[in-house]
Amino acid sequence: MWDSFLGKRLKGCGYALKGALLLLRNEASIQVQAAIAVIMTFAGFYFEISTTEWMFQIFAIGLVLSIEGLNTAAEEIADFVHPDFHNKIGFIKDIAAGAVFFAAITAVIIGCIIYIPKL
Ligand SMILES: Nc1ncnc2c1ncn2[C@@H]1O[C@H](COP(=O)(O)OP(=O)(O)OP(=O)(O)O)[C@@H](O)[C@H]1O
Repeated sequence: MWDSFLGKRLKGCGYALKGALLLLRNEASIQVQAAIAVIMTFAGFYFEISTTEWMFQIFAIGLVLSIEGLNTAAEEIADFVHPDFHNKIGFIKDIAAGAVFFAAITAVIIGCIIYIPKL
């Protein structure tokens, strides 16, 4: 029983990893966010930010990448169920993008709080 339970969970992790790689390989918005994450990681080492600052920075990076990934999923579903122009599809895509906006603003504010005093 445990074998099949653990096997299923491991398989699930495999699909999730595959999804993360698909996002990184195919989605321009995720690639841009990932590039910013790499730059911010170098900045973190350069400015020798504290453990707490690292935690907030890593949390902000994870938040933006996660919401951006969900936004991509929402766009894909919208295009799949209704490939033609429709006001409702536009609304769905706009609010999904709005969710990314909230995450991005949060990350920018965290970045400003960490780095502005160090400049
Ligand atoms: N099928 C549609 N019906 C109505 N409005 C749409 C539709 N597709 C896109 N839009 C509008 O255009 C905006 C941008 O859509 P979308 O993100 O799919 O385009 P894109 O610029 O090609 O994005 P990406 O480059 O991330 O694929 C949406 O937020 C929405 O306002």
